[in-house]
Amino acid sequence: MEKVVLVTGANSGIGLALCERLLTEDSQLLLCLACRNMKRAEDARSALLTSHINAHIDLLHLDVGSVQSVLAAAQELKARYNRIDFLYLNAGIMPNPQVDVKALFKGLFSRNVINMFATAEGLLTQQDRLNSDGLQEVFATNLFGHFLLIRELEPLLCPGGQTSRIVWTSSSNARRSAFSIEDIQHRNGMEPYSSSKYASDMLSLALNRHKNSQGLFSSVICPGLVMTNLTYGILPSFFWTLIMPIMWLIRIFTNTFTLTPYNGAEALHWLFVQNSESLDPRAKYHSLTSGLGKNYTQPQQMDIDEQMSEILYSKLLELEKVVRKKQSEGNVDK
Ligand SMILES: NC(=O)C1=CN([C@@H]2O[C@H](COP(=O)(O)OP(=O)(O)OC[C@H]3O[C@@H](n4cnc5c(N)ncnc54)[C@H](OP(=O)(O)O)[C@@H]3O)[C@@H](O)[C@H]2O)C=CC1
Ligand SMILES: CC(C)CCC[C@@H](C)[C@H]1CC[C@H]2C3=C(CC[C@]12C)[C@@]1(C)CCC(=O)C[C@@H]1CC3
Repeated sequence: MEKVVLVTGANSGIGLALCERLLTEDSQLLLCLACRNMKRAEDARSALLTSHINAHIDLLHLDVGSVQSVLAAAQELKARYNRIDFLYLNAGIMPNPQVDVKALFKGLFSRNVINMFATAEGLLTQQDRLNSDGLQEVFATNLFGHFLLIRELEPLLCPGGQTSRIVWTSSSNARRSAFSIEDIQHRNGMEPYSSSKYASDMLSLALNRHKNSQGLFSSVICPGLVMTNLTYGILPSFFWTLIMPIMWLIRIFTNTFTLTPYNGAEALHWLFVQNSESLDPRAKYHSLTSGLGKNYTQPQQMDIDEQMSEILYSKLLELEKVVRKKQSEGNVDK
């Protein structure tokens, strides 16, 4: 039986590279590209079909940052498929990023330099805003939209005793200190990206606790530092061109500079070929590239408080009720 795989944010960067790698791994795959921009989705589909002529590739309109779009996309998926084997939750944003140049130069001459390059700790802030659902945009896109999608797709995930898998594209930038359980949307702070990624790590753990017995398994990965639209948005393009040789040089000394989307998708691909029984719910699976360019995946234990992950899960369920109520009231008003 062919596997049904859905990838969010599949039209560029790591998501697109993952699709390419999955089709190379399994040509029988039924791959669904879930994207917010259908023109870009079409282009991605055409690009994939040039190297995989007979591939079965579906498109789905999905804006994970919009409650209404997530609900409509889930309805469409339930009409199209009777199960989903792999749900790759990869779409993500980092709006209005700011690099603290002073901290960068200070870090360059400190003993923390390797960690700084691997995690961007203390270097990056973002400016977030409210979306049309009244939610913080980064939280809504990187976490809550995906949570709602999982909730909606429960009937397609592990039906009839089969197992299904969820894989989150998290980040080394996920940091406990950026997250507050009192402010899960990160309304008051300058690190919404870091907060949303830490929340996805916690949610994955909570999902495993609640859903493993039903055959649903969740994992998180970190792709390393990859040159994509997201990273190109952090610094002006001339700066990237200028420092690119330095980036390739740094790569010799740190295995976290995976740099290409193909390399960054290593852990996502690796998880596709693993058995669910071998997975560690507390591990984050890192895509790494050696100085000689060899790709490999390494699990690292996450710094997560079980109790806090449980509270986050309850808060997300509460918020789900609120947005569903708002949505149904909105539909009645129309
Ligand atoms: N690049 C890196 O170094 C790292 C990236 N990551 C994570 O990897 C993931 C992929 O990012 P990356 O490939 O780097 O960057 P890209 O910007 O290339 O890819 C992001 C993808 O997400 C899609 N997307 C964004 N917002 C939405 C939305 N509201 N609804 C649906 N799709 C959306 C984008 O679509 P569109 O083209 O329409 O914008 C795009 O396809 C993200 O979750 C990111 O946080 C994690 C660690 C490091
Ligand atoms: C060569 C240097 C003089 C300049 C590069 C410094 C920074 C721009 C980068 C150092 C660590 C990077 C990093 C990310 C973005 C670019 C850096 C801050 C990410 C935050 C990108 C998105 C992620 O999810 C994690 C990355 C961690 C490392």
